[in-house]
Amino acid sequence: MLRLKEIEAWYGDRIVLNGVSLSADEGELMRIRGRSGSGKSTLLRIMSLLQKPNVGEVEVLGKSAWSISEGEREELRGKISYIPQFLELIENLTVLENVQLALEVRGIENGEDRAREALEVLGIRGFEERLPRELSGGQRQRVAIARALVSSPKILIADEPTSFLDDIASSSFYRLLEELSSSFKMGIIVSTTELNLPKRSGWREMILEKGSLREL
Ligand SMILES: Nc1ncnc2c1ncn2[C@@H]1O[C@H](COP(=O)(O)OP(=O)(O)OP(=O)(O)O)[C@@H](O)[C@H]1O
Repeated sequence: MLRLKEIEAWYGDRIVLNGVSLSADEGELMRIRGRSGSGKSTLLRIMSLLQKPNVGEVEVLGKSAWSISEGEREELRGKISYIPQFLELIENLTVLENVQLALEVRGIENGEDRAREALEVLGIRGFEERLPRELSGGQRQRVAIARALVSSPKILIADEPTSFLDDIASSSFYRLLEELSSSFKMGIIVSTTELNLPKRSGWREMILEKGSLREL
């Protein structure tokens, strides 16, 4: 589903990723731990094809993503949903409109039914007409996931999705991801700064340290 080969990334003279290789299978659940500033967001943006690595190869669904045309790359990007660390809901659109927009930008018209269904899957029925500021942090998170899911991606990548959640909410959030992954055969990759979390069954646990990624 996703392969990284000897990825290097740097900003100016600061090397952030230094030879990261990884192979994630279809439908795999993966959690990447790393301290703040270790390069998790850089790695996740590279996986989502939002950032080109300085060195190395990114292969998504069998295609080498930076050796193909921009049009083909755009098509690949359409199969990956990325949820950034700071949720970017559009504040003057309703919850429903926020989710529908994800379909519209992909050229899918009249996506209201699909958007409502995605909100229902995420357990936020009844909030469709609210504005994002009228939601709790956890509810905003769910809207962001609904928006990421509505386009039926093969891969969902979420940057520190549990950073605003308490332990109970965080654990039900992981259960939700597990259900979504098995219902939709979707690979999921999340990052966290919590280095000492207990391992979670069904998840491949990795740690990003000093520019290298290794299995825990
Ligand atoms: N656009 C940029 N220009 C310059 N330096 C950057 C840029 N983006 C990230 N960095 C630097 O690269 C390093 C890794 O940043 P990154 O955001 O990938 O880490 P992170 O592990 O996601 O951190 P956090 O958990 O705090 O979000 C940091 O030292 C950061 O300051």
